[in-house]
Amino acid sequence: MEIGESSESPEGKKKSKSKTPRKPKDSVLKQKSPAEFFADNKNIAGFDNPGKCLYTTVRELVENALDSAESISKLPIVEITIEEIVRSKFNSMIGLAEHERVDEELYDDFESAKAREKRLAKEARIQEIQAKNANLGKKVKEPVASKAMKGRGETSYYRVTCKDNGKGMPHDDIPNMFGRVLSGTKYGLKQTRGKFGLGAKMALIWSKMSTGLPIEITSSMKGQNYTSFCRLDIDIHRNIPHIHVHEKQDKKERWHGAEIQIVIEGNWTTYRSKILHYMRQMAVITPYAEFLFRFLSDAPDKNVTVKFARRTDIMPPVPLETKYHPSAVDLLLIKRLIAETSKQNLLQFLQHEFVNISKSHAERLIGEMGPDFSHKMLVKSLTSQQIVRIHQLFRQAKFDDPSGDCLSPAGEYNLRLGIIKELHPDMVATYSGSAQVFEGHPFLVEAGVSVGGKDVKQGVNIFRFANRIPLLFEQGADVVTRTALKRINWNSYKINQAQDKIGVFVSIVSTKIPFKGTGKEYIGDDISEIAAAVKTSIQQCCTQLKSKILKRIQAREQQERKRNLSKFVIWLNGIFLMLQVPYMTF
Ligand SMILES: Nc1ncnc2c1ncn2[C@@H]1O[C@H](COP(=O)(O)OP(=O)(O)OP(=O)(O)O)[C@@H](O)[C@H]1O
Repeated sequence: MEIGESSESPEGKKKSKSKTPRKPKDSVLKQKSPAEFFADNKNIAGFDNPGKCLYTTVRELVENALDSAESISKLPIVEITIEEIVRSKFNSMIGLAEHERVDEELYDDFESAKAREKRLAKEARIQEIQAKNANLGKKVKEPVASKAMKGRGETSYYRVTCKDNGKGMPHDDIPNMFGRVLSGTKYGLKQTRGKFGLGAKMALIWSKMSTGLPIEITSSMKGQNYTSFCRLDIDIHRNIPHIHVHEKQDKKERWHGAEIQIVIEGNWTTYRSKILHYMRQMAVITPYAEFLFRFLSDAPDKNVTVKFARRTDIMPPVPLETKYHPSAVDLLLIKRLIAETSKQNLLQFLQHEFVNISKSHAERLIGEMGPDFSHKMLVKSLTSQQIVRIHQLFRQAKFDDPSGDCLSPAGEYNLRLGIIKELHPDMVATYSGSAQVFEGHPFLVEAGVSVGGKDVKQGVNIFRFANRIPLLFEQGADVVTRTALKRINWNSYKINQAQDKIGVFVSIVSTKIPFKGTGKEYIGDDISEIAAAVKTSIQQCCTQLKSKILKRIQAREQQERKRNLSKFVIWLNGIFLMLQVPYMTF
C-alpha cells in the first residue's frame, strides 16, 4: 500500500455513502466511531494519566506476546524495553526546533521571586525534618516535586518495544489488528489474556494523542520467507488504519514472532514500582516464560535490567476453543449463531452449536418448544417469536454444567513455585479447585496461602491473577480481597490475621472473566459462584496449613518439654552434687 493510504477501498467508501441516510438540516444528532469513543474515554481501558498509560501499554504488549507464544505451545521469550527520550531528543525526532523560553510568565511552572523564596524555605524545612528523622533511624519519605521542579526537569517520552517468539501475524491482517478499534482474534470462547480487541489500539491512540508518532510492527510467521513491516497510525474519526508503510522485507534471521514499537508520553518515576511489580508477578504466574525487562535512560544510574529466568519447562495446556452453553446465551447471540451456522435443521443446530446438548436431549427440547417446531425445520427459517421461545426454554431448562476441559489453569505446581520464589515463606499450601460455572461460563479457581517469608508485610498480602494476568489496581473492590479480608476466619486456622505475614495468591481462569471495565483491573464481588469458589480455595489452603501449624506447635511444645526436662535433670544433678559435697569433704 502507498504511504498515507487508508485500508478502506474507494468502492467501500462509495457504498457506505449511498447507504447513509441523509441528515435533516435541523438535526443535532452526532455519531462517534469506536476509536473516538475510546479516545474520549481512555480511562475505562486503563489509560488514565501518563504514568498509568505507560504501565498499561507495557501490560497490553506483554500479554499479547504471551498469548501469541502460548497459542503455538512455544515456551515464551519476551523482551521488553522502555527507553527514556529526553524532550530535546524527542523534539529532534519529530523535527521540532529547540526553542528557548522568552516569556517565562506564560509557562505553567513559572514562579514569581516571592513564590520561589517561599518554596525554597519550605524545602529547607522539609530537609531539616528529614535529616532529624534519618538521625533517629526513622523512615524518610521521598520529597514531592514542586510544580516548578516538575515542569522543567522531567522527561516524559518513552519508546516502548516488545519482542516475542510467538506465532507472528498474517501480513494482510496487521493494519486492522493495530489500526481498527475492536478487532482481534480472541473473541471466541477461549481462555486468553486478551479479549476485547482493544489494548494495542489504545496504546496507539495514546501515542497519537501524546506524541503524534505512529506504531511500528515487525512480524514473521513460521514458514514465511519474509518479514512483514508496518508503520501505521489510526484514523480516529473513521476507525480505520492509516498506513504509512506496509511491506515485505527480506528475512535476516530464523525468527518467528512479533516486535512492536511505540513512542508515548509517560511517567516512569511514578509508575516504576508498579511496572516492576507487574513484571515480577507475571514471572510468578508464568514461570515457564523468560522475560528480559530493560529501562534505558541517558542517566545511567537510572537504568534497570531485570531478567526473569525460566524456572520450568512445564507449560499449562493450550486453552481450547469451546462452544456456547445454552444457559449462557441471550437472544442476540442465538440470532448470530443462527446466521453463522452451517447446519441446516433445528436438530443439528442445537446439537452442534451448543455444549451439553446430545441428540436425544435436542429431540426432547424440540418436543418441549411446542407444536410449531420440528426436528427437520430449517433453522434459518425460524421466526423472531420462535427464537424467543428457544431462548425462554434455554433459560428455564436444566443443562449439565460445561466441563472445564477448555480451561488452562496455571497449575498448583507453577503456583507453588511462584510463591516460593516470590516470598520465600516458612510454609505454603496450594489448592486447585474443579471447574465450576457462572452464567453458563466455566471457570476454575486455584489458590495458595503462605505464612512468613522475606519482604512480606505483617497481615494479609494479596496477589490476584485472572487468566494468568496479574491484577494490580482496584484491589479493594475485588472478590479476592473482600473474601480474604472479610470471609475467612484466620484465627480458626491458628493464623493471626494482624501479626502473621500471610500471602494469599488466587488465580481465576475462565472463558469469560467478568472484569469490571475494559481495563481488566478487578473482578467484582457480585458473582456468588466465583465468590464461593474463592472462599473454598483459600479455606482449603488454610486447612492444610492448620495441620502444619499444629504439628509445628506440637513440635515446639515437645522441644520445650525436653528443654524443661533437661533443665530439671541438671537441677537434680546440682542438688545431688551439693548433697554429696559434705560426704566428700570427710
Ligand atoms: N505480539 C503479537 N503477536 C501476534 N499477534 C498479535 C500480537 N499483538 C497483537 N496481536 C494480534 O492483534 C490483535 C489485537 O490486539 P489487541 O491488543 O488490540 O486486542 P486483544 O489482545 O485481542 O484484546 P484486548 O483488548 O483484551 O487486549 C490480537 O487479537 C492478536 O490477534
